[in-house]
Amino acid sequence: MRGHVRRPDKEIPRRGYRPGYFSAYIGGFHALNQLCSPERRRPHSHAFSVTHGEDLCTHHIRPGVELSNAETNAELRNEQEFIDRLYERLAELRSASERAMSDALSRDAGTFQARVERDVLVAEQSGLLAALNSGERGLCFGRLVFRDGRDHHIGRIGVRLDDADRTPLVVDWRAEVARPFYLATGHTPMGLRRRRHITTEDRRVTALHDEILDLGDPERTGHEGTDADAVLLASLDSARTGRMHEIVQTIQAEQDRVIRAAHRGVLVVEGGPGTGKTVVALHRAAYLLYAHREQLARRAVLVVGPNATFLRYIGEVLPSLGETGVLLATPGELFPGVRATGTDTPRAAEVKGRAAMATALERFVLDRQTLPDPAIVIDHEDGELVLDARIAETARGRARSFGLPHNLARPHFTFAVIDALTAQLADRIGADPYGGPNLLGPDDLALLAKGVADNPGVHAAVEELWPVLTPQELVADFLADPVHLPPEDAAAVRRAGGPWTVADVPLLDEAAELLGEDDSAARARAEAERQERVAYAQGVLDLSYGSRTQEFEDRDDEESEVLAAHDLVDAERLAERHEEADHRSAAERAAADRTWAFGHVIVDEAQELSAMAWRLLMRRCPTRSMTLVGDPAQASEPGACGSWDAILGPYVGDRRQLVRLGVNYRTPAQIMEVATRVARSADPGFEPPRSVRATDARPWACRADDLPRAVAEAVARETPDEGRLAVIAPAAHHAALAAALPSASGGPSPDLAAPVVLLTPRGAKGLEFDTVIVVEPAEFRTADLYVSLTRATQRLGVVHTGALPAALAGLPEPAGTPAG
Ligand SMILES: Nc1ncnc2c1ncn2[C@@H]1O[C@H](COP(=O)(O)OP(=O)(O)OP(=O)(O)O)[C@@H](O)[C@H]1O
Repeated sequence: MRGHVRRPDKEIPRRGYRPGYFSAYIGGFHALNQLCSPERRRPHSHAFSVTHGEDLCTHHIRPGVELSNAETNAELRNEQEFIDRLYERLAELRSASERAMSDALSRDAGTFQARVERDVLVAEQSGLLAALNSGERGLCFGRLVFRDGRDHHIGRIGVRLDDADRTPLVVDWRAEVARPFYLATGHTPMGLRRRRHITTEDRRVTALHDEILDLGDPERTGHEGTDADAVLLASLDSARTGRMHEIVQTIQAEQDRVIRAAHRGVLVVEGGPGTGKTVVALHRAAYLLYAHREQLARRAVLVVGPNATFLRYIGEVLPSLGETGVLLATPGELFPGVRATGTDTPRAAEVKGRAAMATALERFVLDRQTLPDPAIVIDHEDGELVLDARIAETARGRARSFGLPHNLARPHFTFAVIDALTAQLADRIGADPYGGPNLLGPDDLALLAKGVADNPGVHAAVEELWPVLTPQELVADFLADPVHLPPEDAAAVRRAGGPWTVADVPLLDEAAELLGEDDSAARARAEAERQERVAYAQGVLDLSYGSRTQEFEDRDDEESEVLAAHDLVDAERLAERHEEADHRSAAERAAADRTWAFGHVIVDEAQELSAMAWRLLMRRCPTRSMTLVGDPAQASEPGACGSWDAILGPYVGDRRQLVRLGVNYRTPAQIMEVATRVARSADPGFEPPRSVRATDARPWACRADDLPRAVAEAVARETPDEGRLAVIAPAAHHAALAAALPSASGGPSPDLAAPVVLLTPRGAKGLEFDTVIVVEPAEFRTADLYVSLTRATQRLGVVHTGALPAALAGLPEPAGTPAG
């Protein structure tokens, strides 16, 4: 049975807590105050008690003017009227944008210039529409009333009126003026008189929570009595949907500092499970795209996550914040044109991940620059040409001296060979029988050289001695015969054919770097096209300026044309933008371009990547503008780099900023205690993050003879009325479990929105569910077990046939019915 907490106009389901909702919130204000900053003490205005075990802290309230229900409701009505007006304005903006889009699409685009004009307009309007559409849900969630009289509503996107001053109706949460919403405290009010949380469902205002920050202000709204942290708690306690959602209404102070940290350099965000690393990293991407739009919209932001299921899980967060200029990719997707569908043994993955592979591949490339033995004899119209080891060695030395990648150095080898063979020919046919200087003049020599250069036999010989290689060919050949590795490592990675694996992708990228691509012809073509675009783009400027948009907030709140004509300052830049608009967005183009340099790179589960994977990622981000989030205690991939020093030392030394997040928003305290015992079994000094919540539902363990049947019974018993349940089991048990759980979604790409999902421990990384049932924990590696146990937001059970790991011994039997 679930309890309910009353809220004005709505009931928030309490989902299994004992009576006294706030008593379940560990440490109450103590916890939240600490989690944000020592000085972040939320002010309160009514007597209020928070208990935690023996703790009892009472917050006494300053006397205020008691308000009648009518006055309190009037406050709600005012906000409702504002929200109604806001949605009307959103609808106007959307229609205007749709009209502009369809006008642009129906233009005659028969000429190059017309296509440029159309593409610019369509690209602008589609970005605008995406942002407007994303604003639909929870468009406005806060309000700041400043002591100096300023009064701002805060929203997921900024919206302005169509008046002469373009008055802001709602300020984007990322604008500087919105910052006190996240940071102001009674101690440091940042000029605020009052902070209001506005809760809406669809377009209806359902609750207001006010905090008074100006202690001398006697004015009351009638909504101070409810605790503003209830908004956070309701969000944390709500049923999971199988998709991560944005948290703009409840970002905590320590998270805000990460989100808005300086853009340059490497920021490392470390924290235990559920500390918000992922969600904070995604909000940081949204913030950076807002604060540095000009630069990042063109260079795009890359977010790397551990697997495709995880990317689907987080995939709605940025679009819901109006941001689409982000490429989400797994490490296996970072080599365009290659799909990593194969699997490596843990040992093979570990060997392939070592930095030493780069040296082995480099030597393997040098092996492909060979010397003829015996000499190659080439038929030629003026007599035989003999390409011997001496000529090849001299040519090879010359080509290598340029320090270019293999394929780019090849023309130098070719020229040197042609020179040498031409000289050979000239010596033979131009020799002075009387011993004087060669009789051939420069024109004769040029003619001879042309003949040699045109000889297909010469080209065949060059191809044999210095072949053009593709990364795929090179790595496939290397894996078939892994030379330059110790024999036992070579045996681990040896493979003839078969699909590419995730661990192969950094090898392919390394090979591509070593080989280079001879793209001189393509580059010349691209430059000619660019010149043509620049010439025509000038004519588009006036048109684009005339169609500028004026709706969005920008970061300084004064000039707000984020997507407007001031971006298009000259024809050169417009041509660049057109290049992007021409076919695909920057993120799409980046996805197809191995050499793309991203404006910012965010790596989630960063502790899992190998040294070779880091080499690849660093190449994608030459500016080293990166955010890495991870938790060393959750490292489980073979070949993972381990420490931040090991990861970053080779690239930035110790020039990095490290931030630790210490509060677990996901896992209730009772479950975290169990997970901590597991982590301490491997590392006695392990310190877990502090959970902000507790539940009555005690973790349980159930010994079974018939494992699939026991799991099916547990699932039937524990599946929440709303929300999601995950069964996390070693892969070896999946077939039997899938048969016993016909409605469960499983396999390599499970549907996380299904009520029951069957996952491996690795597949569960980064995800979360209301209820988690861990199967046969004795077969898990410690780090995998720790990760699996910490996926639950409400309830945890363990089903096993054999002995339990010591850390789980002593868990009670499951109660017949869920506690509640
Ligand atoms: N300020 C917040 N307001 C509301 N929800 C939050 C807040 N911070 C974190 N959460 C929620 O807590 C949960 C855990 O967050 P997240 O997945 O980002 O943690 P994590 O540190 O990446 O965890 P893990 O390392 O275990 O994968 C998510 O549901 C997230 O939305």
